[in-house]
Amino acid sequence: MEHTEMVKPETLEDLIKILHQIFESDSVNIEEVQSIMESYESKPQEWKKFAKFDQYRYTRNLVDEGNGKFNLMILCWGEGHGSSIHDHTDSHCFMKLLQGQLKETLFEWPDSKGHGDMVQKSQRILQENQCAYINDSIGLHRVENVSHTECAASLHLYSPPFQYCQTFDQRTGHKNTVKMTFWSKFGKKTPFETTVSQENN
Ligand SMILES: N[C@@H](CS(=O)O)C(=O)O
Ligand SMILES: [Fe+2]
Repeated sequence: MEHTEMVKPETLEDLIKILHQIFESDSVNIEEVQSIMESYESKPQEWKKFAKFDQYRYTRNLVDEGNGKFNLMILCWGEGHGSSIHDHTDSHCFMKLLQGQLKETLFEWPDSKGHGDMVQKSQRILQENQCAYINDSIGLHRVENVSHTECAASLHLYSPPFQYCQTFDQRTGHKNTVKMTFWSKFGKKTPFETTVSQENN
């Protein structure tokens, strides 16, 4: 295994620079990415220009396109906002808490017939600065800000980038393919037309 010196990113900009270096290589070390993302200490003044909230649902805000190798985005979760149960389209998914807490519930893939309640595997509360990892072989998840008083923000890295995912009905296991859109890109709100689509929540 290649051994890279662990560097602590001092700023979000620094973190992005290090991620670009790591993803130049064709083989990605999951633990390395996870620990580098975790070691960045979230400072709201560095990311608040990307963090655009909506009253009704969680938003996806693109921060960096990672030279085509990954998408880095900030997800903004208002009180009580949550995602559907979904997959990650065969990509790596890293998810770091920038602010607040999020509940992550893991599910097994439904059997091919897709009937009956989906099987819940585990549940945990992700704390500020923690970085979680999931991919399709680990399973499916639902992410929720269960707080009624605090919003939450999380930094997600997906590699390779993807635009579609599958969402699942917890009661039946039936799935749908949905297009995922950005609420903003590089700090600028996306025009309304392109945000009209079925969303993952
Ligand atoms: N994977 C979801 C967010 S989450 O619930 O992990 C998304 O990109 O919208
Ligand atoms: Fe997810």
